[in-house]
Amino acid sequence: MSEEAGQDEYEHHGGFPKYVPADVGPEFGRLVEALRTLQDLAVSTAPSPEVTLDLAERVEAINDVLKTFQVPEGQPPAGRVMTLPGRGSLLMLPWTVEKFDAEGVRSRGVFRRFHLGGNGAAHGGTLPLLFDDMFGMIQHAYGRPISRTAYLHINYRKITPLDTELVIEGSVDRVEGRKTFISAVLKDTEGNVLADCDALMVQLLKGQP
Ligand SMILES: CCCCCCCCCCCCCCCC(=O)SCCNC(=O)CCNC(=O)[C@H](O)C(C)(C)COP(=O)(O)OP(=O)(O)OC[C@H]1O[C@@H](n2cnc3c(N)ncnc32)[C@H](O)[C@@H]1OP(=O)(O)O
Repeated sequence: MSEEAGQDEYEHHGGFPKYVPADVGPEFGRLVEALRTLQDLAVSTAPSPEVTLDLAERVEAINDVLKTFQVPEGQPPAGRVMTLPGRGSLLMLPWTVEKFDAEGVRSRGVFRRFHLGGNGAAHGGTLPLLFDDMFGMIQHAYGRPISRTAYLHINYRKITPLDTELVIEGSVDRVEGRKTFISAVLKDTEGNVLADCDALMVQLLKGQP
């Protein structure tokens, strides 16, 4: 990744907190991966009522521990560890960034069982999440201030399979004042286009939410 990437002017970031990369040990990535596996299993298993009750109590006990460590937005490592799948965020697709500079961003990963929509394909709502987060990274890598997505237009070209390595790549098409026009393409490893998307991101004014 280029050193200049993302070195933009934070006073133009509206009401956003300043995000800086988080320094975490391997235990954090291990926890996030264990939680993702839990999500996979939560949507793909049918345990008995007794087992379900036992599991609910155990997960509630974990939540009680985590609640004591809550911090404000911008402070948890989730979303701020560039080397981890999904930057260590459970919300984001667990994909790994392999190119991040002003020329564009490329990321690779799989849709997992908990992304299932129907008949083995990824849920249609998970693709805009992948693209939107990608667009946030693209404009950050380009050096643009944090912006909000004004529109996002996605074309679903082919079924997006689960548990299959895929690649997403995109870049800034043009900048007009506060407006950044960005596009990206989702492909399989044979180069088949599964979806493409273009978006407008609008730079926030001072104090804009
Ligand atoms: C550790 C470090 C690692 C970090 C590494 C990763 C970094 C990762 C960063 C992630 C950063 C977060 C990224 C969040 C990205 C979301 O997903 S945000 C959530 C979804 N989006 C929203 O909620 C936005 C809601 N909408 C709004 O807030 C407002 O409508 C907007 C978009 C800010 C625009 O409102 P406004 O500021 O009043 O602007 P307005 O004057 O209406 O429009 C400005 C221009 O845009 C045009 N425009 C506005 N809307 C549209 C539209 N829908 N269609 C066409 N044109 C439009 C206008 O026509 C106008 O054009 P010009 O007349 O200037 O030519």
